[in-house]
Amino acid sequence: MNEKLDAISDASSAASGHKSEATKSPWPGPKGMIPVTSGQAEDANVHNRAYLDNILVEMRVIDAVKPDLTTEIFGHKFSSPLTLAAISHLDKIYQDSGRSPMHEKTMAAKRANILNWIGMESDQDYERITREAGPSVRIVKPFADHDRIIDELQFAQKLGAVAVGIDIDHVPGTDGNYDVVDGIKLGPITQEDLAKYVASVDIPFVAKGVLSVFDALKAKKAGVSAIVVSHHHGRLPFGVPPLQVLPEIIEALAGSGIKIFVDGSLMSGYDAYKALAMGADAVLIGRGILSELLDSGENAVIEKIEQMNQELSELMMYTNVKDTKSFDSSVLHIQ
Ligand SMILES: Cc1cc2nc3c(=O)[nH]c(=O)nc-3n(C[C@H](O)[C@H](O)[C@H](O)COP(=O)(O)O)c2cc1C
Repeated sequence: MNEKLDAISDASSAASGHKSEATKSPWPGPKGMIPVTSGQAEDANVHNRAYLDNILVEMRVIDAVKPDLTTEIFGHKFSSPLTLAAISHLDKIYQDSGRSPMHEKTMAAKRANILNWIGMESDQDYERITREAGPSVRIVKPFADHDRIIDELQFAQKLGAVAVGIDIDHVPGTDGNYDVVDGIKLGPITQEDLAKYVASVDIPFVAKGVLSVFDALKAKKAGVSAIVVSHHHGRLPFGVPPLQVLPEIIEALAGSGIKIFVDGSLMSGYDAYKALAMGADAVLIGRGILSELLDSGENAVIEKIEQMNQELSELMMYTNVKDTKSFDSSVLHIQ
């Protein structure tokens, strides 16, 4: 089992890419599973957790009622603002057992009626996922081969993707060069490139991996419909917690109509609440469902999402938030 988990670790080039041994892991799941935090100061996941835990919530319970979690994203109605993050390489883990965690994740999202994000998969696999569960968001890697990017974006559009995008935060590797994933070279993305990709499709385009006002404004100029504020589970050494830069990015994009999603160590509905209260339109959950997915599969993911929805609902009720359009950041106290 551990050997298999190491395979995923290598394949995702991996995790934060940091090679230090996992010494202390706040993440559940089997030891050796990536991307656990190294616990070292340069590991951005450590700072995510610390930042999240220092956001406290005041109570506004008079007149509060049980909230409605229904959320509209890109014109589609979902049961919750929780979405399942892109997690590639999943099937490498159980390739000999007949299990397909990618299929299980896909079916869990469908049954829970939450948005599913799909990352680095072949077009054939993406087609199969779409056939099984309907539309999702397709995130294409920043390949050095720009024609390949456009081909994958347009193929996803043809299959009816909810939106497409690029994880722009996956350009650098850990050797100070452009990253290489599964033997495929990645490369730089200029603002001009981004504008070209946006123009190559007629559906919403997402820049995934924005962690500054600087990039948010460039993405806006390129014409994106949405961004994900993220550092891709700590790819960036000493990365600032996405929630710490979220408010200034929201302010910089105010009035643009650009949807703002966020991820990064959101392990509970309470964590998700804090991101939503800050003003995110929806949140991506990656490692928060990973051990449930790998250990037990589809039903366990649905149960974890239900638990997170309950926690979200609990904090919404305590703070008088009646639906997902009514969050108010003034309930938050950052220590
Ligand atoms: C094993 C693994 C594979 C991932 N693959 C992709 C990918 O192909 N494309 C992508 O945009 N993000 C990918 N991600 C990043 C997640 O979508 C997400 O941004 C990140 O894990 C942060 O969320 P979390 O802290 O909830 O895990 C991957 C994450 C993991 C753990």
